[in-house]
Amino acid sequence: MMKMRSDTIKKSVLVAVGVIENTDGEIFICRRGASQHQAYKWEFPGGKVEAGESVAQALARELAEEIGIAVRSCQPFMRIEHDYGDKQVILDIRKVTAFTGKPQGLEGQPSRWVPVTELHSYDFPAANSPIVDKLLTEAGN
Ligand SMILES: Nc1nc2c([nH]c(=O)n2[C@H]2C[C@H](O)[C@@H](COP(=O)(O)OP(=O)(O)OP(=O)(O)O)O2)c(=O)[nH]1
Ligand SMILES: [Mg+2]
Repeated sequence: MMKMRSDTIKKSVLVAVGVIENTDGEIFICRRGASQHQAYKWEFPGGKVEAGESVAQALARELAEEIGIAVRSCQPFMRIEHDYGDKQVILDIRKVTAFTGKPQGLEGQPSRWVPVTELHSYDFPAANSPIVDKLLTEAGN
């Protein structure tokens, strides 16, 4: 088998990410744990797409597992490719516009509803900047 430098080809991880909005125009965010990649950063809940899953299926599974909601409706929002150096990710972000259940951090992670205009005061992973920008633009800011 041909050998190549480990940094020549990096395998990307596909991640399903949910921007969950309530009727007050607030967004639900969670804080990542100590042992996770991008530890302690705030995030939009979601996780890796597993083999055989669609992005929508992965998002529904992750949001049920992590915050206990059932997604009823979601739409594509944006897609972001980002190289962290130690890890390369493709974020497939969906806007969750209808769900049942009350979102809460089921894995012990801190979580909260935040007005769109306050998202910039949270420390998100670097890949997330375009998400926050687009939400602000949509909200007319
Ligand atoms: N969920 C989520 N992940 C993000 C965001 N921004 C960002 O760069 N990421 C990155 C961090 C991680 O490298 C990756 C998410 O993968 P993860 O490891 O948390 O996936 P997972 O929930 O399946 O967790 P695990 O089973 O591996 O513990 O995407 C975001 O807003 N939300
Ligand atoms: Mg996750």
